[in-house]
Amino acid sequence: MSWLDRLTGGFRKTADRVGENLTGLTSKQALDTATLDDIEEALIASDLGPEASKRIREAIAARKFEQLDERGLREILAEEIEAILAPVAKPLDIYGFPRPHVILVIGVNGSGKTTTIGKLGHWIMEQDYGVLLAAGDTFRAAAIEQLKIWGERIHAPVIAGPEGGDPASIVFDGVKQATATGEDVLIVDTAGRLQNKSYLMDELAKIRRVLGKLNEEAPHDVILVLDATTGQNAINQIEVFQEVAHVTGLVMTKLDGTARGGVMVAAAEKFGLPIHAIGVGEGVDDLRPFDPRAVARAIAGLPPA
Ligand SMILES: Nc1nc2c(ncn2[C@@H]2O[C@H](COP(=O)(O)OP(=O)(O)OP(=O)(O)O)[C@@H](O)[C@H]2O)c(=O)[nH]1
Repeated sequence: MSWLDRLTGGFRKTADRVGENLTGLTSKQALDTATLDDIEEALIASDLGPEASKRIREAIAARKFEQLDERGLREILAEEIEAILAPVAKPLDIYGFPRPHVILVIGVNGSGKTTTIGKLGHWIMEQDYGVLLAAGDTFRAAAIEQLKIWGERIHAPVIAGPEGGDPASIVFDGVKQATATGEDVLIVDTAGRLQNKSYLMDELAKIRRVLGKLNEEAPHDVILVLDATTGQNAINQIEVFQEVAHVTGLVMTKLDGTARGGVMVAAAEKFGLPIHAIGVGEGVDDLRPFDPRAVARAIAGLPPA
């Protein structure tokens, strides 16, 4: 199956939800205010968020229709969703010097952080760059183990310390090791303890301080991993993580088979943070560059263009 087919398949539940919410609207003859209200509500119910839903409603209202047919409405919807997503589609730029390029990966436990690190490492290595993974989530032994398993799977070295160790010191050693062995990119796993905001903030600040001593520009990326299946909760997480860390971009995971993929549109409209990639499964190849047209069409329930 091509990745576009998988993407469309992954968004099927989201598209069904959008379609379900729009059912009945397309049999109407005119785009009166009540119909526009219904469309807006349908989009909100599909997790696109109030801001984006309003914007799409206004865009639809500004268009001239003879009659509202389902395919036409889906096409317009896809165009408007793409207009919201396109400005935030930014591939990760890991190509600058000096090396190593340092990526901090943050997110709550279970969001798919470790899996994303593995998939991201694989994506970078496929471009013939060397990757070192750093087990900065020292809070749980299982997290360290899981990162090691991913390291073996993608054939990337992993630098780790004991459970309860100091994440900043692992990151420091990570930069030194990558510099010595010539790895291009250092990807750092971090603990996602949002319950204790000030602790997390201190931990991230310390990592930054330590990194700054070795390279003023590091970390080059602070990527927040979000689980799309949590819908609106993903939006709340962006808000909170922006308070504790300087988030530079997002990866949205678990878009395969969730009905809540519309939340990507809400996130793009509300925060304008770059979306670097999307996760559509648990395999090494299941991190995909974010293609706004393909995603917009999949959400609207249309075949790839
Ligand atoms: N279907 C699907 N599952 C995913 C995806 N990404 C991660 N998962 C699964 O989600 C679960 C949590 O992923 P982890 O990578 O362990 O999440 P984490 O944020 O590192 O969580 P902790 O290890 O608890 O800190 C695992 O079972 C993954 O296999 C995805 O894109 N699609």
